[in-house]
Amino acid sequence: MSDPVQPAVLVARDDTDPAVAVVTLNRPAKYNALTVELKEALLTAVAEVTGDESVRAVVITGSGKAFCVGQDLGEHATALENDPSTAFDTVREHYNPLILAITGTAKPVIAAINGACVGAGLGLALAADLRVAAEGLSFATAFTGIGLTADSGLSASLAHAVGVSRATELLLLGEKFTAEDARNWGLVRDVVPAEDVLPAALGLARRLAAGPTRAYAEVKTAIRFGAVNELPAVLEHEADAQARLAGTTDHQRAVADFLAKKAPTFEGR
Ligand SMILES: CC(C)(COP(=O)(O)OP(=O)(O)OC[C@H]1O[C@@H](n2cnc3c(N)ncnc32)[C@H](O)[C@@H]1OP(=O)(O)O)[C@@H](O)C(=O)NCCC(=O)NCCSC(=O)/C=C1/CC=CC=CO1
Repeated sequence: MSDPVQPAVLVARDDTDPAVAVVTLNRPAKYNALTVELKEALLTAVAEVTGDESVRAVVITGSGKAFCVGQDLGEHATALENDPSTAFDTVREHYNPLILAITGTAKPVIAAINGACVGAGLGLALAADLRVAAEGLSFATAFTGIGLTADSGLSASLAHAVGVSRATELLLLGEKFTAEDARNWGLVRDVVPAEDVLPAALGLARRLAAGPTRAYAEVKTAIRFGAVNELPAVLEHEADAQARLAGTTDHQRAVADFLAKKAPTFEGR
């Protein structure tokens, strides 16, 4: 159970740049383990900020010492006791929509990984576009440790991030790995002291929020498209995307600014 006076998820705007939204998983005493309440609140929060036109970048983080340690195993044990045949309905009902909402948004999403990042928590982090992690934190897939296979998109996202060989090793053995390992493997962009994780993520988010929002949306779609399609189709997709961006103010003005030897400014349209 969450603390009754504390919402399971907090949604806020950055003080410096209101185009940056911050979504915080808020069950610190349980390392932000995912209950149904938290998963539903997180989906609502993600839908709210990604559906808001004034938001141009999103940061997802955890309160307290952890980012997220995956499924709440107390709640899962109760579900198993009640009916093992429905205990995993939450994968389709909650995890899949959450991962699709985070990966599917046109807005850049940054995971500010402030502490332990395990199981479906790792799936959430990998659903984001960029990751900043705290020095010394532990990552783990953890699924096989409790007799499970991967969910929350990790079968694909981990393999895309670190390659099939390492993803297989991480999923089969379930061993912990460090933030420094994650950076060396290209899984996170920056590793910083814990107190600097949110500021670093906000810095990235502000930079992206001041950028060419429509170009970012095309980049995100193109990366997803490129991961599962043959080169001729990828090239066609890219050509269509560039043609769509031709009509944007951001592109036209940035070209004019370049020729006038001025720094570009973007409005996201
Ligand atoms: C290695 C750990 C992540 C951290 O260890 P440590 O720093 O020693 O901290 P702890 O004392 O263990 O934990 C602090 C408190 O948080 C509670 N907690 C931690 N993880 C969970 C959890 N997953 N569920 C519920 N509660 C959790 C812990 O009990 C402590 O609270 P109390 O002091 O009040 O007891 C370590 O915590 C760890 O290994 N955690 C388990 C990681 C795990 O296996 N996660 C689940 C993976 S499976 C998944 O994510 C997805 C699904 C999908 C759908 C259905 C079913 C299952 O899985």
